[in-house]
Amino acid sequence: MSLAISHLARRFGATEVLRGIELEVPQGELIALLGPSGSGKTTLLRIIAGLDWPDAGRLSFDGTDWLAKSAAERRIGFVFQHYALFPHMTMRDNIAFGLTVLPRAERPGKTQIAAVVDGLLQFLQIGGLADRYPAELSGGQRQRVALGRAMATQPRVLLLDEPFGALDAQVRRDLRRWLRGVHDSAGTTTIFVTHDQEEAFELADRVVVMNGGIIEQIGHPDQIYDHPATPFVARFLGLTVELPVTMHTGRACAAGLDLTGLPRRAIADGAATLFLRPADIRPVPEATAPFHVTEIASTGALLRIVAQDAAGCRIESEVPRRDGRDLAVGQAVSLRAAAGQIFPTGAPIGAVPAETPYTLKEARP
Ligand SMILES: Nc1ncnc2c1ncn2[C@@H]1O[C@H](COP(=O)(O)OP(=O)(O)OP(=O)(O)O)[C@@H](O)[C@H]1O
Repeated sequence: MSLAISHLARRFGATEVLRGIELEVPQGELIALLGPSGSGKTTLLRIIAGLDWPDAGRLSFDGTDWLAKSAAERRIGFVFQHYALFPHMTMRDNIAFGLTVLPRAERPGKTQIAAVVDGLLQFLQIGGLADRYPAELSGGQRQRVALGRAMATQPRVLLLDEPFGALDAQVRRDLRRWLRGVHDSAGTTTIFVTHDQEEAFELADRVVVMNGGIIEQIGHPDQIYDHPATPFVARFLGLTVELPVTMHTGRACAAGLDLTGLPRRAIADGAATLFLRPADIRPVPEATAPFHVTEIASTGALLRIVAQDAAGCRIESEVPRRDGRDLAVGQAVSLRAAAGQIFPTGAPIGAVPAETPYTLKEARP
């Protein structure tokens, strides 16, 4: 059973918010939609939920056309950043709510509802909160209950839109691990929207990087982190140092840079751009090197070191404090790259969406 999205497009007025989205999410996967503000993550989630419809494309679940089904028929669980729990209801009643409003034919009896809610309270480790009201809970506790409420109707897909966005860093980290455990035990298919890289990488089986209404890259977190597919993904994932290099037989060369640690790349000879993370650059003292250290600042465990050449090219690196002890301002250094990504110069900033034969989907329930 899987969720399949193809050629999906959505525009608001003249703005194309989704442009040819292709995505398949197999049963039981936890997938994160990661991207900057305005990249179309929420719009995509709302279309999957049945709260909005695309102008073109297809959306199906297990072979069934979901664009011909209402939100209720799709059986989706949704958790928002600010989930409006009913303030006048206890947590137990909030979780039960979705079951109590099911059509009569599908609605379980009172005893059955109570059993489902008890089961969820235990499963989600929030049994102690059952008789409290939303005002008596912390933000993190409320979001646990919100997830319980979304799960009560046994949704086929759980959609979470920045559910931990309003919480502080430590609570977010705790909830992330808790959510991963809940997802694994429940076996639901989960789609999680975030603009927080760390959250996406820690939680997800696969990360979908979005930008300007297209998918730039889909992959396992390690794959995306180590091999960003486009200059946009590289920048977004912290490869913020961009240097012109010359390719020769798959090797990148540039004056003052030691790039022998980088694997060969299948890139044609000629001009290219090397993208590096500051933490993957080591300044190495070398009397004849063209770079000179111009700044050293401590950020605690790390030293932030800026080196510059005669042409004014300024490169920032981050070095563990103990590795930077022998460096001083004014010293000549070469710069050794431990990892990096190379794109031919002039490569598009982001992925170019394939030409898609958009067909306007008429069927709306
Ligand atoms: N109902 C609407 N009418 C007009 N424009 C809209 C509407 N909904 C979304 N947009 C626009 O679509 C674009 C994508 O919005 P969307 O909320 O999907 O992005 P996002 O990646 O989820 O961003 P964020 O992380 O800020 O929530 C934005 O430019 C937004 O202004």
